[in-house]
Amino acid sequence: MNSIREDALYISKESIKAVLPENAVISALEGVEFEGDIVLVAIGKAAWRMAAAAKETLGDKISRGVVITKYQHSLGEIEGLEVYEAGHPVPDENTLKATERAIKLVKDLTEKDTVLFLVSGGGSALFESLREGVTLDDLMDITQQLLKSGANIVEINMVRKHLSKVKGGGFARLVQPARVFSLVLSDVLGDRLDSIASGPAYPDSSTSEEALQVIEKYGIRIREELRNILMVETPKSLNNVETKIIGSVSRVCEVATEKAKELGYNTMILTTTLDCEAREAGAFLAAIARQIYEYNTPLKKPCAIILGGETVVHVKGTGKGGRNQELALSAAGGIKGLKDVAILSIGTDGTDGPTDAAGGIVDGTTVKRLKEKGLDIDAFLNNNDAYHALQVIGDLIKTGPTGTNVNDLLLLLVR
Ligand SMILES: Nc1ncnc2c1ncn2[C@@H]1O[C@H](COP(=O)(O)OP(=O)(O)O)[C@@H](O)[C@H]1O
Ligand SMILES: O=C(O)[C@@H](CO)OP(=O)(O)O
Ligand SMILES: [Mg+2]
Repeated sequence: MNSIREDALYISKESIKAVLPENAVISALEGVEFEGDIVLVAIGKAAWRMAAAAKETLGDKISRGVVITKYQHSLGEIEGLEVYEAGHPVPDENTLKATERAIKLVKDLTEKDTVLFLVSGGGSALFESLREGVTLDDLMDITQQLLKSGANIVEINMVRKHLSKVKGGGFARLVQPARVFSLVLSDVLGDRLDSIASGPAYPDSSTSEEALQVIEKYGIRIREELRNILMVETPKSLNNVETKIIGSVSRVCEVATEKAKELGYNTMILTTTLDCEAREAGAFLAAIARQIYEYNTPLKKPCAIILGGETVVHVKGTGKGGRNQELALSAAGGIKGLKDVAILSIGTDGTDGPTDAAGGIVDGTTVKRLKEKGLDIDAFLNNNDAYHALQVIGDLIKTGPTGTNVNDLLLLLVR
């Protein structure tokens, strides 16, 4: 019989494999009629796989295109398309250059033509053309501050949209009079289309006022001049876009349920919209684990509790980690000594925070194994250094970039 850790790792691996975007792109394009030129623009961490699938389906009907993904996320050349890599989560020079190229390709299209726009999370950092008066240094600095502030992605993107020419519907406006046919892989809770990759081809529901409120709420330092630039509104309606969501965290949770059932676990999807502080989620999951362990409720053992979402971290320390690693490490204390309990937390994109790990997996022996090395969980948590704690004891999960991006998957297994 496999260990409980092996089961958890198996379920997460198979679930992520099932939500790779190829099949979803192919079936979304089935039966769609395109009249004139098709220009492909793919952005985000899943851009390469989405573009390759579209190219396979439509072949030469795609006249040209640009793929912009994160460093190490391209799997090579795609015939007839230009493939670029750029900075994420903080944009860089290559972000601007590649976006410039995409804009050039969609200029001068007619109302008969279509931009096939393939969108996945990560697009905010990878696709950018700045408003007059905003510099790349401004954007890098503001992005860095926002990422550490504890602001959620919807809030972060309200600010990014109001500094940009392509976010918040701006790209669709640039493409006019051509139409935009957009396939979206969602990595935002509630599948908010104007937040995923900052919605370049979706009417923006956020306002300048709200962007400024985010700046105030989280104490983000910006140049005075930028306040006026933020006050220019994004498009609130667009008449040239059609959008389909082709994957989300709900789907990965459903697959995890199927896989866990196959292994004999009773299952429950507890939520697909987890959005609290990572370490609170970890402590809470540990409490549920103890409940099941002691009282066999709310599910009977063997059981798998499945969650999806995206927690936040107020990064105050100087250590290395990500929200999934921090969540896992903070859960370890609460399940100390329990046999056959495992808690796993993983980013489906394969990278958690600025690290080479996808997440972490802990069990009832994690605390003991750390103690044997003379290490104390709290010290690591206080320094936001979950990576190094989990690394020493082999509790990191490393997958490499997966080619998809549908938020985070959490598993609690008890048997
Ligand atoms: N040392 C750290 N410990 C925990 N979380 C961190 C640390 N450094 C950065 N983070 C978190 O990682 C987030 C970025 O993670 P990333 O996996 O790139 O996000 P996404 O998958 O949503 O693009 C930041 O918003 C920040 O909250
Ligand atoms: O691009 C973005 O705005 C977000 C959400 O879609 O993705 P990520 O958190 O992966 O950077
Ligand atoms: Mg995210």
